[in-house]
This record gives sequence, C-alpha cells and structure tokens, in this order.
Amino acid sequence: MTTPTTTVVVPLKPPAAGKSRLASAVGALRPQLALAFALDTVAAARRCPAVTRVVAVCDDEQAAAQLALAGAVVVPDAPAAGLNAALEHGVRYARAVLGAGAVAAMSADLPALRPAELARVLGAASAHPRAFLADTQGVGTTLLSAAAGVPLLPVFGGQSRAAHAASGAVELRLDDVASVRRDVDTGADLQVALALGAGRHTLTTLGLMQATAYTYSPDSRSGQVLLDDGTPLPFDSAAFDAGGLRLLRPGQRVRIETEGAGTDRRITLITLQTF
Ligand SMILES: Nc1nc2c(ncn2[C@@H]2O[C@H](COP(=O)(O)OP(=O)(O)OP(=O)(O)O)[C@@H](O)[C@H]2O)c(=O)[nH]1
Ligand SMILES: C=C(OP(=O)(O)O)C(=O)O
Repeated sequence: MTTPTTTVVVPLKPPAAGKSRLASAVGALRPQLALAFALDTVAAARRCPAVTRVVAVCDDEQAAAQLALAGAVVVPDAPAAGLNAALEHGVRYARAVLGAGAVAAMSADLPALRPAELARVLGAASAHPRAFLADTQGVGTTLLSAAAGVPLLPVFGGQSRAAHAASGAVELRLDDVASVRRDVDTGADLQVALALGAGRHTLTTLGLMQATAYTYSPDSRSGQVLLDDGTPLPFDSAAFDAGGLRLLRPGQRVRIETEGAGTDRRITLITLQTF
C-alpha cells in the first residue's frame, strides 16, 4: 500500500506564451493545448497514490482557476524569474505554508502521465536525498525530487539531465515509466503522447475523443457512440459511412466532429485516428 508522502510542484507559464515549439504543429490551438497538458498532468498527479497534493505555480488567472478546479493548490509565480525560480518558490510555499516534507518538481507538459508510473518514480526517488528522471530524449529532466528538509536545487532548462547529475542528484534508471518521461514540446512529441494515451483535456482540445463503445442499428441507419466520459453521442449513417466507424473498436480513438449542443448535439463526421 503506497503512502502518499510527496508534494508535487508543477510550473505553468501563462498558456498564451507557452509551448512556442509546438506552434508549427498545432497553430492556434497552442495556448489551449499548453493549458490542457497541464490540466491532464495535474489530474493524473492527483490520482497518484504517492502524491499528497499538487502545487501549481502559475501567474495566469484563467489557467489558475482551471488548475484549482483540477485539484491543485495554485500560487502566483511571484519571482517571475524563470522556471527554476518558480519551482523554488512553489517548494518554499509548500514547505512553509502547507507543511510539505518530500517534494518533486515536475514539468506540467506530461499529457499522457499515468498515476501508477508516477508512483513508481516517486517510490524510487524516496530512497535518495535528491533524484531526477531524464526526459524521453535523455537530454532534459521531467521530474526532480528532494526528501524532507533537503533543498530542491533545480537546474531545469536545456541539458538539464547532465546539470542535475552534476548537482549531486541521483538519476533514476527506470524502464517502465514512459509517461513520466514524455514531455511535449513538439508535434512529434505530441504524436508519441497520443499513442501512449493522452488525458481527456488534451484529447478534447484536439477534437479527439476516446470512444469506449458504440451501437449501430442498420435498419434505422443510426446509432450512438459512447465517449469515455460516458457521454452518448447519436450519429446517423452519413457520419458512420463518412468516417469508417464500422472499423471502430472499443477504445479506438476517433476524431469526432459534431454540431449543435446539449441534447441537440449530433455527430457529423467520425474519422478513425491511427497513431
Ligand atoms: N511558472 C513558470 N513556469 C514555467 C516557466 N518557464 C517554463 N515554465 C513551465 O515549465 C515547464 C517546462 O517548460 P517548457 O517545456 O520550456 O515549456 P514552454 O516554455 O511553454 O515551451 P517553449 O515555449 O517551447 O520553450 C512547462 O510546464 C512550462 O509551462 C516560468 O518562467 N514560470
Ligand atoms: C525545461 C526543460 O525541458 P524543455 O526542454 O521542455 O524546456 C528541461 O528538460 O529541463
């Protein structure tokens, strides 16, 4: 039974200014995706049995409100002096005001984050005063931990894997924690995160929804797609035929285009997404 002992601190730049490397791949969706990644990251961290609380350091009012709804304790980025200063500020607040002990600074752009994988990382980290997890490329860092009473000493940015190792933090060598290493900076990173299984905020922002089941009545040439949040969306044969729904398997991700709202919302196109 995992005991929740770690306070996770996630930093979020105002989404309007965030994820600039993603712009060429997603265009105008960039700010919404920057926020969606953070909301999926916070939601997964909150479901992690090793995490006592999540503190988000963010200066953007609208983003802060949504991060709070996702269950984070949000503090303004008072230093406004970059990522590492924001993380130090979040840890100071967590320890001085919330009585936090062990902390872990984690990037807020891990949309595929799995609570069980985060628990494995934090479990391994708890054996060291300071520890870190390298990102997928093996160049940066997605998580840096510090035991109770130990300074975090973050040196995120650029070649931070080497910098954190040089600072004395122990690198966590874990093979089965891909979702904790997969930060999303570019379109290629996003495709990998989607293939790992991104969270609902990211999928919805991209117009992708995970259909868990569907029914189709050939005689009435209509049916329903059941989304993973339990929403049943009716569709007619036009959407079925146009999007190849007949190939849909439960759990298959589809791009669903709809029109109308509430009970009038109808699917107009269903396209299978292959990742
Ligand atoms: N609060 C706060 N968060 C930051 C700051 N700089 C980066 N971050 C966050 O730290 C995490 C990792 O940073 P990046 O991957 O460089 O994110 P980014 O700056 O939005 O991406 P690029 O614009 O492509 O560099 C993301 O969650 C950012 O939102 C900062 O100055 N303050
Ligand atoms: C800030 C970091 O990541 P990124 O490359 O996404 O900026 C980092 O890896 O330290």
